[in-house]
Amino acid sequence: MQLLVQTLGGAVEPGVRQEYGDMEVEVTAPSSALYGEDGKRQSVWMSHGDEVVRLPEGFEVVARSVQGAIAAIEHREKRFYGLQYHPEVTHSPQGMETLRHFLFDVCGIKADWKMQDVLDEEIKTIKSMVGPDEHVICALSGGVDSTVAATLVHNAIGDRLHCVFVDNGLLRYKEQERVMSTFNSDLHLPVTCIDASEKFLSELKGVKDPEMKRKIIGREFIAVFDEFAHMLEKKIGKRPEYLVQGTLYPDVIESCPPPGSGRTHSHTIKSHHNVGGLPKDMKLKLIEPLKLLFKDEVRKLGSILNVPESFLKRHPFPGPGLAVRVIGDVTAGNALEVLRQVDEIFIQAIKDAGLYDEIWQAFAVFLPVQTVGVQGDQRTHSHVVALRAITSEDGMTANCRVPFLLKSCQV
Ligand SMILES: Nc1ncnc2c1ncn2[C@@H]1O[C@H](COP(=O)(O)OP(=O)(O)OP(=O)(O)O)[C@@H](O)[C@H]1O
Repeated sequence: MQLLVQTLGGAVEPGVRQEYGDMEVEVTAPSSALYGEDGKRQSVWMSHGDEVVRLPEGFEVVARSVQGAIAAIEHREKRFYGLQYHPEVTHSPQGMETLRHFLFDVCGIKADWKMQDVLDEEIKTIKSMVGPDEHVICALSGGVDSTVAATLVHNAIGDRLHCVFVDNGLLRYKEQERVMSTFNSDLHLPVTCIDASEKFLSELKGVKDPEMKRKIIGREFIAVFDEFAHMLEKKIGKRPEYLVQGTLYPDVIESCPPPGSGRTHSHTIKSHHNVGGLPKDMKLKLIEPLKLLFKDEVRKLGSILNVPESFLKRHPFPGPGLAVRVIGDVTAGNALEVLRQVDEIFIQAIKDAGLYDEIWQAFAVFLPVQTVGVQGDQRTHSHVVALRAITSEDGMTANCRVPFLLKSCQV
């Protein structure tokens, strides 16, 4: 909406009433094609600091927030529409209805998009991209995304796909053993495990800035994949040219604009190691079949591909692992060890309480402060961790679950 207004001669300014999160909006022009017969007052998800203060010629206000900010506009004759809020997220309960009105009533398109078509299209693209005797590496983390991506690419090129799982020293308690044994028992794809923990941890020594950590981790991952390509070249006589990653659309959105691009229209939330953290001189060419999908869509695609539930239901775990869950230097003291144990106890308690599938993601964070406590009869002055658990549909918006309701979480 802001781009539309700015481009067509209206004005957008830093807002006096910045609106974030749940907000009620009042539909002031109920005859608008955007809302049809839908409720005059609806709850929506806002996330804006700037606001529209003057409309371009021919536009009218269709909805306002209860605070008075312009929330929806239209130009009836030209059929231009703009929304200030996010109709696409589940926190805007009637948002899908509004999008339906726009797509079907205003644009006149048909609802014929199917997940199976995405699969067919991606398999076709990969087959045409990768020559008949070329080999491909897949970076497999044990998470939903890379497992679905690997299965999809395996469908397209079969045994010319070579999966690699990297132990970067930042994994959770017994993660390497657990992931490798589930790959063997449930996935039936050959996976090579490379232990690069020493290198990752020595590169991260003394680094406190999370962006810097992500860039180092992105660079080190690629170095391991290059080394793996070299190993394969010696074994099969041909160097793999492509790297499959389970990159999702939110990774791309949050990493934009690409670092160093000089573009300023959107903020970099964080440089995902697999997008904004990639080195500039990377040789491997990327295959990212899930790049335009959200997590809930990837789970649907995974079930079409018969990926086992044990993978599809896993909580997301970031590639940079515990490095981004330790605030500060990840190599200092016993931060990683403490965090591993806390995470294990927390996740186990969530499982014991039967809440694992209901919660979208749960994790512990190691804070760079110490506090006073009592253990036995003695004073302690020790680490503090934060526990967080959220529910979400697609990872774009979330609600916080209160973890201390867990009865069995005893340390
Ligand atoms: N330990 C790892 N070994 C090999 N590749 C990895 C590893 N961690 C991450 N990757 C690669 O980086 C990509 C992005 O990682 P990210 O953590 O965002 O997602 P994910 O691990 O695939 O899935 P999820 O978010 O569901 O845990 C992965 O899809 C995978 O291709």
